[in-house]
Amino acid sequence: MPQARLMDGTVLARRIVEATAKKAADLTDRTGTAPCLATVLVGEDPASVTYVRMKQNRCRKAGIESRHVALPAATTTAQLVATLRELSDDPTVHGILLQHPMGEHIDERAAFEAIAPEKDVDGVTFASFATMSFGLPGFVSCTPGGIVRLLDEYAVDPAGKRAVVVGRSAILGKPAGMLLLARDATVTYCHSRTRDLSSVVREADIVVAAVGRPRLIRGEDIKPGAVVIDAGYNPGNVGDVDFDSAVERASLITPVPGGVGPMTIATLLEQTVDAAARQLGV
Ligand SMILES: Nc1nc2c(c(=O)[nH]1)N[C@@H](CN(C=O)c1ccc(C(=O)N[C@@H](CCC(=O)O)C(=O)O)cc1)CN2
Repeated sequence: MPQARLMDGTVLARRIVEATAKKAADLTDRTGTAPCLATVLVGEDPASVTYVRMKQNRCRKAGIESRHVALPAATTTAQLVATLRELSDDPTVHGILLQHPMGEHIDERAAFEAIAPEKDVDGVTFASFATMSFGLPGFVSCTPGGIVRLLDEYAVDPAGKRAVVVGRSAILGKPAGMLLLARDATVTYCHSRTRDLSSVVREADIVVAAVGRPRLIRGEDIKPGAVVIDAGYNPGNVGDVDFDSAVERASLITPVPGGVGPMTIATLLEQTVDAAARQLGV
């Protein structure tokens, strides 16, 4: 059986981070100010703690400062909104990342909208969603933005292709579909109410699995030759795609780990430096 080629997010992300580090150093030399990302975490979910730490470590290596705000799990929406507004008004902070998920009692949309659009380097506000959807310049959601970069890198042009996005979350599925639509793909969203998921996925030239259900998408669901993007984050670094069976059918596939994960952080760093450059007038 032919095996799919791997889409290597680690290598591409490294290249993006190296270029971003050079831009950060140049910006710091010219303005005397290093780009600064504020990370905000509500509660102590172990996976979120790890992701935020990874982001801070990569920032440090790329010459980006990070300022962390750790809030207790019992933080209310009003308190979180107040914190995000303060960071939005703080001229020493250029980008804001609110780690997701943040607890069911929190109004996630109210929190995201408290981030100033010019500091929305994670691409979570309505303003960013609108520019993303119209293919206009602006900040993209980091994982979807990373997915599109990977498609470009492997010369996959979505135009005219059938793309099936499994999942409709605000930070992943919805923006991924809009970015593909902006590139002229014919996009179908699947979700918990979709009937006969397998038969819909089997129509896809490009599958984006972004639902958070370990190995939900299996090889038999993949059209031979399709491009398979696994954006699932599940405990134990398991994706939403059953890699061993899907690799036999796809033409290109992202691994987990080493696929879209590293691209998420590379996009965040790149957008933070871009935001800082704009705010510092460079
Ligand atoms: N505000 C946000 N919240 C969340 C996002 C996001 O983009 N913005 N995405 C996910 C989790 N996430 C970042 O927050 C994330 C997950 C995984 C990785 C990653 O690089 N994973 C590596 C493996 C890491 C390891 O070895 O443990 C990989 O896939 O190779 C980066 C970012 C949910 N929340």
